[in-house]
Amino acid sequence: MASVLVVDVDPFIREYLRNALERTGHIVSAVESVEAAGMAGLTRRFDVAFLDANLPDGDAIGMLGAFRNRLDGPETIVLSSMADPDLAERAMRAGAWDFIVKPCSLDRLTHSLRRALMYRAKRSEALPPRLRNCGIVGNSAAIRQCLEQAGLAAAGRADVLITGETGTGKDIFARAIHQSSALANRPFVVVDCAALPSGLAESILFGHVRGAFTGADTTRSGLIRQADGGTLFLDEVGELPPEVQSTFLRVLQERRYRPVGARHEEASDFRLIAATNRELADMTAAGRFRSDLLFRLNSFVLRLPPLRERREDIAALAVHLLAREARRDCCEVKGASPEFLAVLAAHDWPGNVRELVHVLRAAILAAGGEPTLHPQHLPVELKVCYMRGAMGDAGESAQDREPQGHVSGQPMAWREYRRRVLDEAERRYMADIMRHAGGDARRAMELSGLKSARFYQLLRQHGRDLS
Ligand SMILES: Nc1ncnc2c1ncn2[C@@H]1O[C@H](COP(=O)(O)OP(=O)(O)OP(=O)(O)O)[C@@H](O)[C@H]1O
Repeated sequence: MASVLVVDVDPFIREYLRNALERTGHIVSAVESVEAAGMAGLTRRFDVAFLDANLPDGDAIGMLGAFRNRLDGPETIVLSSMADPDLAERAMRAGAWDFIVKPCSLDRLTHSLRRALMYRAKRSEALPPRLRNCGIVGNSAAIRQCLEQAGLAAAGRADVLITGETGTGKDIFARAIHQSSALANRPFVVVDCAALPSGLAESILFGHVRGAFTGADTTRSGLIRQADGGTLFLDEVGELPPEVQSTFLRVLQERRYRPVGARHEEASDFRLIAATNRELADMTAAGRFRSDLLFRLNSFVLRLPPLRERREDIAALAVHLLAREARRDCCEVKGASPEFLAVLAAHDWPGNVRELVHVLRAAILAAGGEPTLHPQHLPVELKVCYMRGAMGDAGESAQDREPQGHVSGQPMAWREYRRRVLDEAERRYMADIMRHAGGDARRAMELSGLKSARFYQLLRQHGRDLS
């Protein structure tokens, strides 16, 4: 069973194909225009599209190119009422699976559909490609999923939109996709849209010819030209000045642009990776970002999770970043004590990995010649946050905390009951001992009489919910 999109201006063909394909078990959506097909493609994923070559509201073959650009875009079978060899050639060059002249038999259509589905099934059996060594650290399920998606993006040529809060790694992921792609040896051109001066944005992007405006003493090429054959990385795309958004949309569609003051257009065959920490849909609703540009950018979206949603990555990131900082400063790598890592793990990191980098740099400076970092090298707010978490809700009565011997009135197995009681006792003990030691983990360990490995294991295990 496949998901099939039929795009045809003729209502008879739409209904005929829908009925015939639904009878053979496929799920069919039938629409009449380029615009409706675009909307359908936003909300659903299709395996195969039957596409009328002569749609009333736009270039069907151009849309075929956009389909192919999508990572999981459908295989496309073009239907034409004319046996036009030029049109057939354009369609095949744009990536069509087949070109069929109407009217034709149902057998001809279903045969082509079967072949396209067989090809698609084989293609999806291929293992997902991996990113080349790219310095991205993390083993949480969330980051592994991002790496897998980025690997897929690197294997194709689809335009990519990377979203995520500030400091989540949009830049490092964009570079990793480029470096793992077939364009790795070609330019990677960064445009910081937030830093484009509004009067000069077009000239910086598209270049200008001599005399185009006051001060244009020489002809200058723009960043779009520099990206020809490589990747254009549009950072903070939500900040793209409104007057440039519509021009840029055309550039994306045609991969052609006109330098300021020039008579003729020039071509630039770049792959676009855009990034944003803004909610572009909200900006579109508020009229600050063009909806058609958002639609064009939305073809393959990589969403990077905030650090607080993948705390298990914090220790590995800290160790990696300490080594990176040491390499950068040509000095010895500092170690991190378990308490230091526990404090890092308790923080919410609104600035994400970038904030972690800054905090580690400051800690390295604060530690001076000491080879190991401890909580005293961290900013006081982080320690306070950790202690608050560790002390928890002091007002809660011991009774409230009594381990439950029943779940919803049902008796539980002895083993499970024992595990819960022990777990609760450990947690309470750790909270008490830390309180007595005034939050000083080393002092708490001495008071407890536990060996350090066991003490820090308990601290790690219960550190976040010592309440
Ligand atoms: N998963 C990761 N592994 C290793 N380093 C990372 C990771 N994620 C981010 N970093 C590092 O954190 C810092 C910030 O990352 P980056 O610049 O890619 O974030 P960003 O999302 O583009 O930030 P902004 O929105 O502020 O531009 C960089 O030093 C980067 O190398």
